[in-house]
Amino acid sequence: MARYTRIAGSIALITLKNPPVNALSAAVRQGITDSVGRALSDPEVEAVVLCGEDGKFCGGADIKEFARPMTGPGLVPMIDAIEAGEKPVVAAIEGVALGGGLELALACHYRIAHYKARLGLPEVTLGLIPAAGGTQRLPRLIGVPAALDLITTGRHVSAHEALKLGIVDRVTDRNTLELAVEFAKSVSGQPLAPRRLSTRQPSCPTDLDSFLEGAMLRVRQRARGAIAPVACVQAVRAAATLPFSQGMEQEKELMASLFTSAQARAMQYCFFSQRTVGRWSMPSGARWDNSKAQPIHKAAVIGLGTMGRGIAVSLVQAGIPVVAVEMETKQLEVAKHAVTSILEREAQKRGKEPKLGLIHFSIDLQDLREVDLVIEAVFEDMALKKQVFRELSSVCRPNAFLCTNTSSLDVNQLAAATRMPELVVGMHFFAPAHVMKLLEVVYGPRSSPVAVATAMQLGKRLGKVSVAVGNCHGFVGNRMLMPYMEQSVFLLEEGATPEQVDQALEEFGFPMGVFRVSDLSGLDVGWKVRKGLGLTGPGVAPGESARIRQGRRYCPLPDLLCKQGRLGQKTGKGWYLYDKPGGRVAKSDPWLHNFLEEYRSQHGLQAHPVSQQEVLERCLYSLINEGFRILEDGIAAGPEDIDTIYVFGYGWPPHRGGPMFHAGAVGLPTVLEKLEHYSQAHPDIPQLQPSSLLRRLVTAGSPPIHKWREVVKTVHSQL
Ligand SMILES: CCC/C=C/C(=O)SCCNC(=O)CCNC(=O)[C@H](O)C(C)(C)COP(=O)([O-])OP(=O)([O-])OC[C@H]1O[C@@H](n2cnc3c(N)ncnc32)[C@H](O)[C@@H]1OP(=O)([O-])[O-]
Repeated sequence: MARYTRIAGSIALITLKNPPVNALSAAVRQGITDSVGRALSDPEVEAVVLCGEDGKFCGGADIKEFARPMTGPGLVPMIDAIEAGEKPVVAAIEGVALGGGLELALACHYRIAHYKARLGLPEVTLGLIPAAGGTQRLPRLIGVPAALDLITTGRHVSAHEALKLGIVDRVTDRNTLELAVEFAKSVSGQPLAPRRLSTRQPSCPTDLDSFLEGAMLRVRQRARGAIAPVACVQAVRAAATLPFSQGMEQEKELMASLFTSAQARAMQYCFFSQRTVGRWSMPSGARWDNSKAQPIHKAAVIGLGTMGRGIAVSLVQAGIPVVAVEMETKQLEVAKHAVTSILEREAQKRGKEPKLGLIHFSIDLQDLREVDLVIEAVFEDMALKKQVFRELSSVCRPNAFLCTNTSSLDVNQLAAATRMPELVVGMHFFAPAHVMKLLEVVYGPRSSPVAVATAMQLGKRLGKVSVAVGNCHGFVGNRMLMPYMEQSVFLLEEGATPEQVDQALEEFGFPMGVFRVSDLSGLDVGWKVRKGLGLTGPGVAPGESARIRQGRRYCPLPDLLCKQGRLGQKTGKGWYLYDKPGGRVAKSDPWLHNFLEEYRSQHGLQAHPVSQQEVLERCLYSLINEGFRILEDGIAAGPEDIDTIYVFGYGWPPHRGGPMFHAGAVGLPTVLEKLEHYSQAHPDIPQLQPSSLLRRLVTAGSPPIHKWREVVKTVHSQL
C-alpha cells in the first residue's frame, strides 16, 4: 500500500509501504494511484514527494506476483499519470530504486538520491525488459549508449554514478526526505514540460545503426541463446528511432513475448533460489535462524598461491584486516607484489584508494595468534594440509575458526588434526577468488552450527553467494563435474572432436565448452586429482587395462596429453593449439585429431558420428544424475542449492535455471528414459545408471521442483 500525508503545508508525501523492499504489488500500485489522484486534485497541494518506507525507495515490480494473474492498476498507466500531472513530483531515493522502482522515479519530474542509494534496471537478469517505460525514458534522459549499457547488463549504479550519468538531479548525505521536501517547494510553479522525459529526444550516436549492430553482437556473445538482452537492444532501438508512444507499443510487445517465456521462468527461479540458499540448514537441524554467526574482526590466509591471493584480496576489499602468510620470504615477496597490484587495480576500477594498510604479510605463524578466522589455501595435499591444521590449532586462539579452501579433500580429516574439530569448516572459493561470486561452505559431521553460520556470514560480507553443503569428495560442484568431464572424453574415444563437444555446450549457453575450460585451468589440475585417486600414475596396479579402472570404464586421453607436456594454454597446447605459451586464442590442432585417430585404432575403437544431441544428453544428464545422488545423500539441502552453485560457479547459463531446474524443464521422465538408454548402451559407466531419487520422483508423478524436498525427505526417513 502507500501512505498519504500532508507536510510542510503544501506538500503531499506519498510513502510506499510493502516490506522488505517496497515492491510494487497490486496494493502498492493501487495506493500510489489513489494518492497521486488525491494530491493532484487537492488545491492546497503544490508539489508531491514520493518515497519508500524504512529507507528503501522501491525494489521494483513484485516478482512474486509474476506467476499469478494480474490484478490492480497497471504500472504503465500509473507511471504515465505521474509524469503527466500538473504538479511537480520529486522522488526521494534512499536504499534502492531498481527496475519498476527506477521507472517510477523516471516518471517523477525530479530525483534526489541519498549517497548510499543504488539504482538500476535489472529486469534483464530476470529474463525481462524494463517494460514500464524504462527502455523509452532512460535513453531520453541519459542518451542511448549509457542507457543501453544499464539496460542490457542490469547493473546497479551508485548514486554518484547516477548523478554523473544524469539519472538523478542531486545526491545528498543529509536527510533525503527533508531535502526532497525543500526541493519540491522550490520548484513548485516552475514549468513541467521540460521535465517530462517522454517529450524529450534521446541523444544518439551519429552512426546509430552500426552502434546498435555492435551492441547486438556483444549481447549475443555475452549470453548465448538468452532472449531478454536481445529484446533490450530492440527496445532501445525503438526509443532511438520512434516517437515515444510507438516506442512504448514496441516495449509492450517485446515484454509480452518474454513475460511467459521459459527463460524468464528459469531466471526468476534463479533469483529466488539465491535467496533460498541463504536460509541454509544442516541434517542436524541447525539452521540459519537458530545458529548465531560470530563477528570476524581479523582474518588470516595461509598459502598465497593463486587462490590464497584472491581470498586475501576479497577480505581486504570487504574491509577486514588480514594476515597473509607464506612459508618462505621469496614466495612471500612474489605474493606481496601480486596481491598489492590486484588491490591497486581493483581500487582504481572503483575510483577508490586501495586499502593496503589492512594487509600484513608474514612468514611467521605466530602472527596468527590474534585472528578470529584462518583460511588455509596451501597445495591440495592431505598430508601438508593436516600439518598446517595441526600447527594452526596450536598457534591460534582456541576459539578461532579454521577453514580450508580445499576443492575436494575430506574436511573431516583436517578437523581431526585439530584440538577443536567443531570450529573447522570448508570455505571453497572459485578462481579468481576476488571475482567469482560462489562460495561453497562445507560442513563435516563435527562442524558446529556456529562455525557454519560464521563462514556463511563472512561469505555474505565478501559479496559472495554462499551455499552450505555436506562433506564428500568434490562436495557439490566438483563432484557433479566429474561424470560430466568423463562423458566428454568418452565421446572423444567414440568419434567426437573437442571442437564438436565444445560447440554443443557453448550453443547450449555455457560461456566455454569443457575442453576450452580444461585448457584454461590447466590439464595438470585433473591429472593431480586422478593420481591422488589412484586412477593414473604409480598407484595403478600393474597389468591393469588402460581403459578400465576399479572395474569401470576409464579414459586415459587427458593423462596422455599431460605426459606429452600438453597442459593447456600455459604450455601453448592442450586440447587446442595456441600461438604461444599463455596464448588465449584456441585453434583446432591437426596433431590432436591424428592423435585421436591413432588412439582409437590402437584400442580397436570404431569412430561413429556423434550428434549434438548425444553430446548434450550424455554430458548434461550424467551431471544431473549425480545431482540427484547428491540430494539423496543429503550433501545439498535442495535442488536450489545445486542450481545456485552451477549458475554462480560453473558457468551454467542462468536462462536455463541450473541443472536440476533444466531436468524439470526437459521433463524428468525424459531424463530418466535417456539415462536408461545410455546406461544400457554403456554398462561399464555406472554414472549413467539413473539414480534412485530420479526414479522415485518420476514414480511420484514428476512433481514441480519446489516439491522435490518432500520426496527427498521421505528417502531420508526410510534410510
Ligand atoms: C512489469 C514491468 C517491468 C518491471 C519489472 C520489474 O521491476 S522486475 C523487478 C526488478 N527488481 C529487481 O530485480 C530487484 C530485485 N531485488 C534485489 O536485487 C534485492 O532484493 C535488493 C537489492 C532489492 C535487496 O537486497 P537484500 O540483500 O537487502 O535483500 P534480499 O535480496 O535478500 O531480499 C529480501 C526479500 O525481498 C524479496 N524481494 C526483493 N526484491 C523483490 C521484488 N522486486 N519483488 C518481490 N520480492 C522481492 C526477496 O525475495 C527476499 O524475500 P525473502 O527471501 O526474505 O522472502
